[in-house]
Amino acid sequence: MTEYASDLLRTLSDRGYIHQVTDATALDALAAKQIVPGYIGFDPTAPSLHVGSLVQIMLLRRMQQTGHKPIVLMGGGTGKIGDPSFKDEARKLMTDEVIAANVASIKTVFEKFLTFGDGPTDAVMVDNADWLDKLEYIPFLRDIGKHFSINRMLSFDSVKLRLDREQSLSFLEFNYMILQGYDFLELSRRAGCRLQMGGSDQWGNIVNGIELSRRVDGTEVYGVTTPLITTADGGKMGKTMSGAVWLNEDALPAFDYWQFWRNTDDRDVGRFLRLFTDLPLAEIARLEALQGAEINEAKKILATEATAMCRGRDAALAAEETARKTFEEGASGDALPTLSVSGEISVVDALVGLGFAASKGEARRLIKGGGARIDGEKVSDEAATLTVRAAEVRVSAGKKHHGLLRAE
Ligand SMILES: Nc1ncnc2c1ncn2[C@@H]1O[C@H](COP(=O)(O)OP(=O)(O)OP(=O)(O)O)[C@@H](O)[C@H]1O
Ligand SMILES: N[C@@H](Cc1ccc(O)cc1)C(=O)O
Repeated sequence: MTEYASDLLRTLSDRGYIHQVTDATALDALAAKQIVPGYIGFDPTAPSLHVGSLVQIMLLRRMQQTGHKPIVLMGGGTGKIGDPSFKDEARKLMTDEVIAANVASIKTVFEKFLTFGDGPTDAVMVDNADWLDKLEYIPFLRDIGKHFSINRMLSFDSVKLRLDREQSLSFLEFNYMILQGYDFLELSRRAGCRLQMGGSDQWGNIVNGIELSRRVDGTEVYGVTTPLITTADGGKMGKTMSGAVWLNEDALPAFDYWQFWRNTDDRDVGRFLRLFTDLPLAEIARLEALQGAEINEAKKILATEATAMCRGRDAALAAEETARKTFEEGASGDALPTLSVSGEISVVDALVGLGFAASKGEARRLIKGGGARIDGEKVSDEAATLTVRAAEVRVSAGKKHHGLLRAE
């Protein structure tokens, strides 16, 4: 597909991870020649990362698979500021205790995707609180701050939009870019780090680190960003009507995680198989070409492979079996109640229409009590609506009652 010389860039490009690269030719030559230590930072904004960050975690995995060294950076320091990139308003400040608890909880997921250790391509984990917490204001401004031009900082899209809309951007948040830039410099010094990766929203922060490393140390470092993954219906991946799809087991049961992948839109199956599973590209091309009802087989493979990676194969197979029992054994004999819907319907109306609630009030109570699920995901908003398109939508009331919504 591409003419990259390094396994790293070839793999990233062929599997759909690349949005922008700062100097693809130089990075490709470097990766073809030596082990490249590369990092991605994760701010501890919640006790678990969600599926949106999975693209980034998989990037680190691809680095390791192609013979390079992944560095996972926990944003114990930057989490105290909050990244303003493309955010409409400042994040709520977290206490040190909450940040520490979130870091401890987020950390656990990386062991599922990466091999940690002391070897040359083993993954390592660092926390930027280790150096950011110790910075002294005046020396930092003199040594690092002098290299940043405010004019240039204001030109990055990540903050420009907020300024254009005349929404407030605090001085605290404005410093975020400098601190993330400093992280890259620090990691290039401590760990020989040459590459920073992240979602496309991280471009400004990454470029600042590259320019800083060049100015202060004369080191050439590189950046790669991934596209922001959206689902075929335009939504940002990772968020559903009932909230985020969490990676940690205690935040989302394996069955619901499996079900999230099983509900992938037909148009996303190939792309998601390339990004989120280790299946070979030829096998993915075959699965992607499946049509009609057969595409459901590809979705099950996607669900089981993605779940096996994050939750273990036993949990993935158990989820697959539960889904089969719940939906297929009943559904194939048309034993499940079915409702034909044209376009949008409220969850309340769906529950009543399927006979799971005698009245709208009862349906609302069911939702309030946490008993209503759409495609395996708990609905917490009593006013939630859903759109029924090509794929069937599964509605559940409690553990035992399941029904289907079909497009008219
Ligand atoms: N759909 C996605 N595709 C690719 N990368 C993503 C996606 N969602 C999030 N990310 C990456 O993960 C990082 C954390 O994302 P983000 O800050 O949006 O998550 P969040 O803290 O849950 O915030 P929000 O609730 O506003 O989405 C981002 O820097 C981004 O690069
Ligand atoms: N700013 C990144 C997290 C991050 C933090 C520190 C870094 O050095 C790098 C990245 C985010 O919001 O996702």
